[in-house]
Amino acid sequence: MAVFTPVSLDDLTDWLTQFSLGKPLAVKGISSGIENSNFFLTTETGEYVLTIFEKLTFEQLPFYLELMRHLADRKVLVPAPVANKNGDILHALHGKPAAIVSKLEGSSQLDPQPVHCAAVGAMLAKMHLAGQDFPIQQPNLRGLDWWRETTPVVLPYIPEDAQHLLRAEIHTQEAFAASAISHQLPRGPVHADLFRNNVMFVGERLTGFFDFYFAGCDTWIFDVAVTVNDWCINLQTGELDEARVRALLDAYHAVRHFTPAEKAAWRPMLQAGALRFWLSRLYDFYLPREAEMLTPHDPTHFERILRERINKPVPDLF
Ligand SMILES: Nc1ncnc2c1ncn2[C@@H]1O[C@H](COP(=O)(O)OP(=O)(O)O)[C@@H](O)[C@H]1O
Ligand SMILES: N[C@@H](CCOP(=O)(O)O)C(=O)O
Repeated sequence: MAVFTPVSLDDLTDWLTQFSLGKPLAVKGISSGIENSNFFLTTETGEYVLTIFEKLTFEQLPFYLELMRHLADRKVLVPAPVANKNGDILHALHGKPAAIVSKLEGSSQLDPQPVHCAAVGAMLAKMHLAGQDFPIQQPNLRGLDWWRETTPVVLPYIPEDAQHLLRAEIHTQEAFAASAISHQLPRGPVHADLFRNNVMFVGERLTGFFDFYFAGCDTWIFDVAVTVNDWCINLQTGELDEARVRALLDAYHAVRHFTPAEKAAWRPMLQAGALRFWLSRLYDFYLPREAEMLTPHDPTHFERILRERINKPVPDLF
């Protein structure tokens, strides 16, 4: 169960008059979210997704919603926020921040083939380019500073060999962040959580990226690494699947050429992508939020991926 704030048709009758969406016809809670309360909303004008934000604040949300609007305006396939009659895209419902966005067609492709990975790579490159002139700055809130803060919190809970790995990787990432290569990496708004469950497909046709609520400004290559670490692996072992990696990277490169600095950064970024999700999963596993209702994701999955990226060859970026 993951509707934390219930919403009924009655609640929406007055509230929806601020939009030009007609009358509400149906509202149905979506059970699969873990961060927010999400609803499929049908009105006289079509189908939408209504989100009530449970943790993000009115101050934090403009970055995410304006980014989606910016990308949608530039034909990147993402949910478009729906503005009310005053042009506002951030609203309040039951005292919490809320937004309505367009509903993407299709469903997640949880067993991706090279053709799906290619579609994701091409759209990701298009998204990075389209975000270049986005005017709002917000750092990736799950970046190096957060890794540094979180490491000492989770260290006491994990076995000694994992402690060694975690300390060594933080050291590697700090050294990399201080390097000349790191400063040459192209950056801008990134999705930062582009897993299979955050992309919709109808068959082989990609219909959109969603769940932008971990987005922030970071290096584009970090975003590519996070994506490859989920889309292009053997889920049991964490090993990279060469055919899917090639399909995703080549399709990305065809839209935006990777740079020599990105090529040099590729392995450390794959490690960084694994570290980021190992840490968040460790945190959620050992320090679950009060009244947490969901089974936390398995942290050892990303520990395995991190060891793989450190110890095994990785395919060249281009
Ligand atoms: N714009 C959208 N179009 C279609 N379905 C969506 C959209 N946004 C969310 N969903 C559906 O809602 C589910 C939960 O959304 P998600 O953003 O992942 O929630 P959370 O951030 O709470 O984890 C998704 O798995 C998807 O099925
Ligand atoms: N992708 C992350 C968890 C973030 O959850 P999401 O449902 O909001 O994408 C992970 O797998 O650890």
